[in-house]
This record gives sequence, structure tokens and C-alpha cells, in this order.
Amino acid sequence: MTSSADPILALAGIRKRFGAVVVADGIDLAVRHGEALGILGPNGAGKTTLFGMVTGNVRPDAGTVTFESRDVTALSPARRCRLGMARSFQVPQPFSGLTVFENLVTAAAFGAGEHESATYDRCAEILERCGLLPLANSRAGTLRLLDRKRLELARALATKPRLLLLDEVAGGLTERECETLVTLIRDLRNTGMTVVWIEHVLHALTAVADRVVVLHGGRLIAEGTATEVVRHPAVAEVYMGIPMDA
Ligand SMILES: Nc1ncnc2c1ncn2[C@@H]1O[C@H](COP(=O)(O)OP(=O)(O)OP(=O)(O)O)[C@@H](O)[C@H]1O
Repeated sequence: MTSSADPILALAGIRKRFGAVVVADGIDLAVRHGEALGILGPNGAGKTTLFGMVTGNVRPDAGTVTFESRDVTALSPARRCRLGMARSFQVPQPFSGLTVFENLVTAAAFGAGEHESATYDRCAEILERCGLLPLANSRAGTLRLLDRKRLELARALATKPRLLLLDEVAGGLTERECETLVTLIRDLRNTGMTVVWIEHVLHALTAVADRVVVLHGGRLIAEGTATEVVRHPAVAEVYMGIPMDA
């Protein structure tokens, strides 16, 4: 039986290596319903690979992924999406030749399993919410970076997720664009959606995340509020080369 006290997502003993590179060395992590969790870590720490293992794009060498109390470790990305998890990719991956609206309808029909014509109103609402309605009939391949990032988010929302995984959506944006995106993510979070966000743009993450974990060397080396983790000695050592005993 599932209770709201159970985590929406639980990783247990997750291990993954690519040859000699260990990206997950027995990771345990629980995400609460409605939480906004931030994931920090230096380049190459394995953050995107961790998302891949949550969504099923990458198979862990060991460990389990539990979503809403169901072991999903062996399920395909498509099945996990239908169950209610969606992700954005660091490099936006829309269908470039389709319009913005068609991209959304495709995500809604395949990701949420709805009949195409039944998705139109909902897709239009999501476009409006993401500031993309004026671009509904533009080809996705013609969009500028902010709009491609918004579309990446909108496509994830079209699949009706209860767990939203965001991979570096703020990177490369201007300060004002970043603020727009943060407001949007905060609003989503306020509707009760659970958000897990990998982000290097610290102030953006700080504005949304209740809790932040830091991944390094295949392990979670720090956990707390954003302010707490940036002051954590292990994090200072990884990011700034300041020895822990200094
Ligand atoms: N399919 C793969 N085959 C081999 N090595 C891989 C594969 N995917 C990722 N890696 C390696 O695993 C390590 C972790 O990569 P990953 O993209 O997960 O890191 P990241 O923390 O998301 O980095 P960034 O912040 O730069 O996006 C890197 O050394 C990367 O080169």
C-alpha cells in the first residue's frame, strides 16, 4: 500500500561505471512528494547519468529505482514516462521539423497516452504557461535558446508528470531569461509537482530548491539547503581545491 509519507522516488544502492570511470558508487537517495531537490556536482560527476538511470535511458550495474512505491528498475523509459515521470535534456531535443504545437501534441499523445485530439486544449494551456503560445506554429528548429529550453520543459509537462527531472535548463541563458525560467519552475513546484533539478547556475537553483545534494566521485558528498552545501568543507574542496582540513 502507498502512503504520501513514502518518497515519490527512491534510489537504493545504485552503482554505475563506464570502464574505469565510476559515476555511481552505491547511491541512496529519497525524494519526497512535492519536494524541489537540487543536484550539484562538477562537470563529469555523473549527474546526467543519474537522471538516465531514474528515467530508464541508462541501466545501472546494481541497485533499484522505486517510483511511487513501485520498482521500475527494469522498465523502459516509455513505461516510466506513462507512470508519471518526465525529464528535460541538457541539450534540447525537439522534433526540429515539427511545429512547437505539434511537438507538444506528440509528447502528450505518446507520453500521457491520450488521443491526439483530446490533448489540444491542454497543450495550448501548457504553451501559454511556458510563454510559447505566440510561437505555437513556428518550427521547433527555428527557436532561440530560451524558447528551446521552454519547449523542452513544455514537452515534459505535456506527458502529465508528477515527477519532473530538469537537466541544466538555466545554462546559457541571460539573467532576465533565467529569472523567467525560475519563476515558471517555482510556479510548477507550487502546484505540488515534485521537481529534481540538476543545475550549475547556483542562484537559480537556490531560488527553487528546498534541499540540495552534491554528487562527486560516485557518491553524494553533501546534503542540506543550498547555503549549507556551498559552505560544506567537502564541497569547497571539490569546487575550489580548498583542503577539508584548511
Ligand atoms: N555512454 C557513456 N559511455 C561512456 N562514458 C560515459 C557515457 N555517458 C557518460 N559517460 C561518462 O561518465 C561521466 C559522467 O557523465 P555525465 O554526463 O553523467 O556527467 P555530468 O555530471 O552530468 O556532467 P556535466 O555537468 O558536464 O553535464 C563522464 O566522464 C562521461 O564522459
